[in-house]
Amino acid sequence: MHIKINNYRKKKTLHRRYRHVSGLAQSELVLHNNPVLPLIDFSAFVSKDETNHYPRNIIEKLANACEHVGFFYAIGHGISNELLLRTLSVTRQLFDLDLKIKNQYASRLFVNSSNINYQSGGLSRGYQSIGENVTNSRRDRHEGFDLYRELDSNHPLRLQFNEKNLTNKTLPDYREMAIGWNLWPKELPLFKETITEYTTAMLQAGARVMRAIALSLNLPLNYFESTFNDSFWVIRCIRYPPVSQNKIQSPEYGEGCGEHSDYGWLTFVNQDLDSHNCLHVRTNDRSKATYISADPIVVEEQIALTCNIGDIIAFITKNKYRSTRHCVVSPVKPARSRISTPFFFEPNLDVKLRINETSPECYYGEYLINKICILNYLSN
Ligand SMILES: O=C(O)CCC(=O)C(=O)O
Ligand SMILES: [Fe+2]
Repeated sequence: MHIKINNYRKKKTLHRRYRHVSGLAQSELVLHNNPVLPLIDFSAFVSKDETNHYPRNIIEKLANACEHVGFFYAIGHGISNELLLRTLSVTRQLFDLDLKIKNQYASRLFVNSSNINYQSGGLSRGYQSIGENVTNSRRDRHEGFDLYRELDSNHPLRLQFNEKNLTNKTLPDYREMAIGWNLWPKELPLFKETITEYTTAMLQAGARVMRAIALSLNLPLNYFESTFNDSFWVIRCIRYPPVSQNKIQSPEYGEGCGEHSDYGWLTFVNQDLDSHNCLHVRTNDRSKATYISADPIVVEEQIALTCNIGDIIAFITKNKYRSTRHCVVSPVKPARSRISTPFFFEPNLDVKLRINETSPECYYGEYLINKICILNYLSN
C-alpha cells in the first residue's frame, strides 16, 4: 500500500473542560485538574462500521492536537487499568533481577548480517544496561529491554527469507532482521505472559486511534487498516533510576533519555502513575527550548495513555501533523525509579512508504533497518 494523503480539513480550536476523578486505590496516584496535553476520548471509534456516526467534535479536537501539539492523552482506549499496572509491575520485577541474569539476555547489536544470532535476537532485542543507549551523543540514564513483533513460523516474510543466501552487505535484507525471537527471561514467565496480553490490547487500541486519525484527515474510517493488520510493533521496557539533585548534571550521562522525535508511526506511553515531571514535551516555541511535563493522568477512573505522532505520520501528512521532540528527565531522589513501557504502533514490514521528498518509495522494513543501523552506528 502506498500511503498518500493530501486532503485536509480546516483548523479549528476547541476548548472543553474535563472532570478528573481518582477511583484507583493507588497511594501514589497523581491527579491533574487541567491536563497540559489535549485529552481525547476514543471510545466511539471501537467500531469499524463506516456507516456509523462518529463524533465530529472529538475528530476536530484530535486534528487540532495532532497539528499543534503532536501529543495527546488518550482515554476510551479499551485497555484495563489492571493490565496497564500489571505491565509496569512485571517490568519492574524484570529490572529487579540480578544484573548477571539480565546480562544473559543482553541485546546484541548487529553490524552486518553475519553477526545476527537467529535463534535469539537478530535486531537488537533484549537487555541494555544503564548508559548503553545513546541519544545525541550522550549516554542515557536508563536500562531497557526491547521486544519486537515475532513473526510466526509460517509467516510469509519468514518463508521468503532464505538463510543460505546470507549476504555480507552493510545493511541486511530487512527480512533477515525481522525473523529473530525475543529474549524472554525464563526466570520471569509472568513477563512474557503479561507483555503478550499488553501487546494484543495495545494493537487494538492502536487500530482504534488510527480510525479516528483517518477521519481527522478526511479519509475513510478504515483507510489505514491494511497498513497495520500485520504490525511490526516494538515495546521498549524502561527503568530510569532516581538521581540525587546535585548529580543531575553529569559529564558521563545525559538525560534519562535525550531529546528526540520517534522515528515510527504512533507511540503510546504507559508510565508509572507516580512519575512526576519526567516525560518532557517540547513546545512549539522555536526560539527557545521550552518543555511541558506530560505526567500521567487518570480521568474518570481510567488511566490515560500518553500518545505521540511519529516521524512517518508527520512525513505522509507533509508535516501537517507534528512529530514533536521530547525527552525524559530522571526522577529526583528520594523518588523511586520510574518504569515506562512505550508501545510503538508501527506499520506492516512490507508496507510501501515514501519517507522523504528525495528518496524513492521503500518498504517500512527497509526504513526501520536503516533507522536501527544509524542509531546503533551513532551510539558506538
Ligand atoms: O519513558 C518514556 O516516557 C518515553 C521514552 C521515549 O520517549 C522513547 O522510548 O521513545
Ligand atoms: Fe520517544
